[in-house]
Amino acid sequence: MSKKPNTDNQFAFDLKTPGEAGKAADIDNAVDMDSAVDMDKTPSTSSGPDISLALDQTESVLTLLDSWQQAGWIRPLDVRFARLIQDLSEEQGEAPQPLVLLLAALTSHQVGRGHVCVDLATLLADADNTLSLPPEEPIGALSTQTRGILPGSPAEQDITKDSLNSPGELLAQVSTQQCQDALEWTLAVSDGSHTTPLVLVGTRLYLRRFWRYEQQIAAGILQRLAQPSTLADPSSIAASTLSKSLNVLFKPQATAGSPVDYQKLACALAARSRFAVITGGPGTGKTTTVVNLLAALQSVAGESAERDGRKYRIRLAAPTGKAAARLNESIGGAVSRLPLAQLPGQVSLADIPTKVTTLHRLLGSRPDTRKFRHNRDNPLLVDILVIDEASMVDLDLMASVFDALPANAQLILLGDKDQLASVDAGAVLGELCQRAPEGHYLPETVQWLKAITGTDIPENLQNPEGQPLDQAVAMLRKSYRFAEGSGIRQLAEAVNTNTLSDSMLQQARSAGFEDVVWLNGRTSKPSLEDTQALICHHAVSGSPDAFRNNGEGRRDNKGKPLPPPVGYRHYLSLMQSHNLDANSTTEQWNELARSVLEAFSDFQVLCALRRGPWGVEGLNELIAHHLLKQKLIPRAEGWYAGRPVLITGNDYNLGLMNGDVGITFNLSPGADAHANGIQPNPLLRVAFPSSDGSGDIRWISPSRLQQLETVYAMTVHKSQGSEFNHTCLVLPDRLSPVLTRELVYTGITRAKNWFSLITGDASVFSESVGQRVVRASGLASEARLHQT
Ligand SMILES: Nc1ncnc2c1ncn2[C@@H]1O[C@H](COP(=O)(O)OP(=O)(O)OP(=O)(O)O)[C@@H](O)[C@H]1O
Repeated sequence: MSKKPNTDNQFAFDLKTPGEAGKAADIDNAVDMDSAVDMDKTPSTSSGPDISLALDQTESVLTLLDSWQQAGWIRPLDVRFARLIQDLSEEQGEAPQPLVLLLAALTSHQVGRGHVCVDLATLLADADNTLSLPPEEPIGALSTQTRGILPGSPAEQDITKDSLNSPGELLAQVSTQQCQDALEWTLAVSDGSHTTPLVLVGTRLYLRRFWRYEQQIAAGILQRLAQPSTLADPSSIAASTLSKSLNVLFKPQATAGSPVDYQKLACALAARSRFAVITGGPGTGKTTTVVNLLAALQSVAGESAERDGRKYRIRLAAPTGKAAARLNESIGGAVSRLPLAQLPGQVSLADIPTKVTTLHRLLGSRPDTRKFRHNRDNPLLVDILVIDEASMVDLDLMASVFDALPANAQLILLGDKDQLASVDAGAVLGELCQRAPEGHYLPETVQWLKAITGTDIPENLQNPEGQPLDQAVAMLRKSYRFAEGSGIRQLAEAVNTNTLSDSMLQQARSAGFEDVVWLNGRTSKPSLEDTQALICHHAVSGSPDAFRNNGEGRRDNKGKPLPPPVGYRHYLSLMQSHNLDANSTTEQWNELARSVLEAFSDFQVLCALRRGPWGVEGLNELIAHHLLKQKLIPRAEGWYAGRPVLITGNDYNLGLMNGDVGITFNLSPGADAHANGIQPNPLLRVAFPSSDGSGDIRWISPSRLQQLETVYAMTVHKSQGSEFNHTCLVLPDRLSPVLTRELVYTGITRAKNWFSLITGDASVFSESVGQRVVRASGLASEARLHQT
């Protein structure tokens, strides 16, 4: 990219001296740093600029950005980033370009919304929609007073007026070329080869840090895809061991309708490559497949002459404590069922790990810094790393994984590509799996798979122009958890493919499915009062009577009888019925806590929003007050026995991770404490299950817990990585950008056996499915740069 020629310092941002290196770090961290810019420079006025002049004058743009910030449209951070660029440009003797400052603030705004970059063409085509401005809910939902603006002041009148110009109006006359020209002629922007705060690649504009993450990930993937494997030659000893192992691990499929065993194919593909992704919906056997894969790889290692029989060092990780605990639970059983004795290479149980750790713990997180203990200078001691629930891993964390992995270590990502993307910026798994449904397997991959697995790859999955990444991505296509007729499965599939039919909705409304019920689906516009009463009733009982046959007579996929659906009365009754007291042993309390925590996970209300009557805050309050009325809890506010809590931030001192769920117990209950609600001196402790699958319980005093919320209701975002026997999804009475297909799909697929739906307006369900989460990013194109 050409840079402005007539400047004193052509490489002004190519910072090389120690002092400047500090500034480079500032630039990298610009979106995080409150102190990066002198706050005194923020003008005190918010009077709107003349829109026609705004893009001609720096001050006009900055004033406009200030008024957007004061209206809660964008974050203070976004404005400070634009001002940082202004300062840096001026320091280099360059007049800051108004359009560049605007684009800088908008790029920062988009990162705050989960995007990795801004695509200029998409932005200019429909700026307000792309940026979601004006927002549904102003940032932080702060009152003008909280934002330091006096009621009635000119500033307040300014920001509350409807006429605040939107980015769409401002950018209406601007072309992509004009944006690119302005950006290319500014020292604050480069193609990444200089240390500039913004990076422009084609039409994608990045904050430098995120561009760097994307580069790191793409390079880590491409480097691994390019590494030769001894398995690539079907006549090698390694390949023949792999083939033998897979034939032991995967028996020929009995089902005539599905001659392709996608689990076996996934194992073969993932074994061959130093980077692989296995994606699949709920119950498609991701865990089962990865356990078989690890056994097959250890088998290959055991027979390998070069490795001298040494087995691989394998680590298993998940992004949250909850997801790690869930994999811990399922993996132990799958490993114990492995036919190890029949495998070549003398594989023993000790060779297959069953302990799953969180990614933060694995990488060695440290307080007050996002830098991990393990990095390229101190890499992980690992040959194979498996990350489950990879859809929850954001770009920043994934870049840290690649940074900490030795160059020849194998990385295997597992997850459901259709789930909601990570809360923070990026949609790494979704992007890498964009082409997974169509396979795109090259002729050599097809031949190799035939040689190793004996399987003929369906023609619709072949593509002579497939790309290297395609050859390392496998999709599991058959659900083993849900029977063909399962409503949860059918509904999830229809949501995912946007093919919800009237007859399916009708079935959901009328208990036509045995496992799904839309509780108020017959009422198109129920009153808020009626819906709240329904939510309360359902939260207590689980409404088994609303399901077909009162939820009785069902069996799981192994033929075990399934108990009917329950609500929160289930775990609260268990809490009330015990007779433990201050003299009981720790083990007795632990046992009670284990069973109560398990009972709690039998039901969960999920919702889309945070605020308002349909949000997590309103629903928690509503449900708590109803449980109090029913005498199931002694109070509805503060700390009390029975209060379930969700940890909302990592606390390394306590060993608690974002997403951990605990339940409050009174360790010195009075005889009839619950019944009359009077607790003279309750000894309250919150019980958390340990995330290592050991079944241990950690008892923590409420006063030590910092970031938490009550969790009768949980957002769908927070529920990722968890599963509940019975899940109730509550959707609000009107559509908002938060309500998307991915959100509804993720909500439905949190249900293991029972799913119930409550809507504030019947049309919102289908309308939500029509909306998609699209995150701007360049990873998919970066990761496919080179053909093998
Ligand atoms: N090939 C198979 N044949 C029969 N049953 C299977 C097969 N693969 C998996 N299962 C069973 O299906 C269920 C789900 O499998 P598994 O837990 O491996 O799926 P998953 O995709 O990891 O699930 P989740 O969506 O919970 O992450 C388990 O009970 C497992 O034993």
